[in-house]
This record gives sequence, C-alpha cells and structure tokens, in this order.
Amino acid sequence: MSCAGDRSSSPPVVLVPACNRVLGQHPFHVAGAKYVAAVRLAGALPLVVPDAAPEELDALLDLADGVLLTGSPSNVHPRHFGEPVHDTTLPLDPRRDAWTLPFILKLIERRLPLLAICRGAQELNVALGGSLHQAVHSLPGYADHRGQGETAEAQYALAHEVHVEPGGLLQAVVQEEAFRVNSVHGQAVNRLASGLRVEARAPDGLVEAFSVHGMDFALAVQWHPEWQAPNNPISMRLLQAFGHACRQQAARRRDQQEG
Ligand SMILES: N[C@@H](CCC(=O)NCCCC(=O)O)C(=O)O
Repeated sequence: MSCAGDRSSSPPVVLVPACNRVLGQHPFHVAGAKYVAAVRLAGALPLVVPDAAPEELDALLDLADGVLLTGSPSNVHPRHFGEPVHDTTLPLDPRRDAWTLPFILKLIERRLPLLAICRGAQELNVALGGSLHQAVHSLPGYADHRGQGETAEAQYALAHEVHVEPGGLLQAVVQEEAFRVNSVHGQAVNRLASGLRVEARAPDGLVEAFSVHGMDFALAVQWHPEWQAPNNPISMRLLQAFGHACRQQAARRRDQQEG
C-alpha cells in the first residue's frame, strides 16, 4: 500500500492546459473531454491546469511527468509571430497564449514528454520562434484543412493522407509510411522554428507533424489523434508511446527523489 506522497505506484501525471471561455455572464476555464480521455488512454493521470502566473510555472512542472497541449477553436494570437490579426472574426485566447508559450519553453528545458495537438502544435512552433499561416485555405497551392460539415462526426472524418518522414520519431511510433488523418484547422505551420524536425507532411506540402530535436518524446501533430482514439490503431500507438515516455519520466523523477 503506498503512503501519502509516495507516487511510486501511481500513474504518471500529465498536465493539460485549459482554454478560456465565457459561459453566460461568467469566465470559465475549459478542457475538451476527449483530450482528458486521451491522457487516460495513454495510461496517465490527467491534471487540467486552468492557467498559471509566471511564478507558478515551475511549481506546476514539478508535478508533471508529461504535458498534453490540446486543440481549440481559438487561434494563437498572430502578434506572437509578429503579424496583425488578418480575420478579426476568428476566436482568440490570449489568456491561454500568455502562459502556455513560456510554459512550453520551461517544459522543454526540463525535457518533459510532450504531445501537442492541433492548436497545441501551433503553440509549440510559435513558442520556439516559428510562424503560422493565419488562414492556410486562402493561400494558393494549399488545400482547405478546416473540418467540413455540420456534425462532429463529419468535421473529424479522415480528410487527407500524411506522408511520414523516414527515420524520425513519428515513423518509429506509428510504423507507417503514410496514413489518413482528420483535419480541423485554419492556421498551420508557416516557418518551422529552429530546433524542430519535420515528421510528416500533407499532400499539399503543409507540415502536419514535427518533433523537438534532442528530446525523447516531444511530438506535435496538426490532426486529432484523441478523436475516437480507441477506434484508430495509429492514434492508440501515438497515445501509448506518449504514455510510455511519461512513465519513464516518472521513474527518473522517483530516482532523483530517492537520491
Ligand atoms: N484554431 C486553430 C487550431 C485548430 C484546432 O485546434 N482545432 C480543434 C478544435 C476543437 C477541438 O477539437 O479541440 C486553427 O484553426 O488552426
């Protein structure tokens, strides 16, 4: 039986940053249930983080064996990559940006396992100095990567192939050269930040997955592996590889604590 504070038999803890929404007259912190479920499918314990002041970031990361950056209908504010907002009708979440961007730099310093999904992938690229297309569907030569249809089933249906770059983390995890993914995004990687490795591309050349050089597991995907993950063997390989990396991190943390 484990005693209080003994995490040796506990699942690894994965922090899940929340989004900010106004419901009725009041502000709320919200996290998509499918992301929380995906952390459990990875074999980890989800810990949703409402937001964080700069002086709280290290204390939060002291609790973590991994981080999952979720998708969101909101866009990363273009000011973070030096641009004005092109379409003011699209939702933003500056409160999330304000803490997740520095949070990402700190988790990378600590070499914590990271799975960054859709908006989360965009945050990772911007946090490291990269830039985004604000509306990739409006650019010549690129497809429309936004979800199509009225229902979630339609919006998250498999939409296009991704071609996996050989020799990288994604190929090692999914063991496929190409596979079909869903697509629910209007922003997309424009300039990939230095220190990041392309792991997959869409048929139109768009970067659809990337990893952080030198980290055991820091993977960003533009699609949604959390969507109906148990029905998608490739999604489950991704989540289980992330969970394995988090368990390894938890073991390292325990070794350090035991000195
Ligand atoms: N708003 C950004 C990111 C898109 C994104 O994360 N889509 C998922 C929305 C809802 C969800 O599944 O969490 C963009 O448009 O590129």
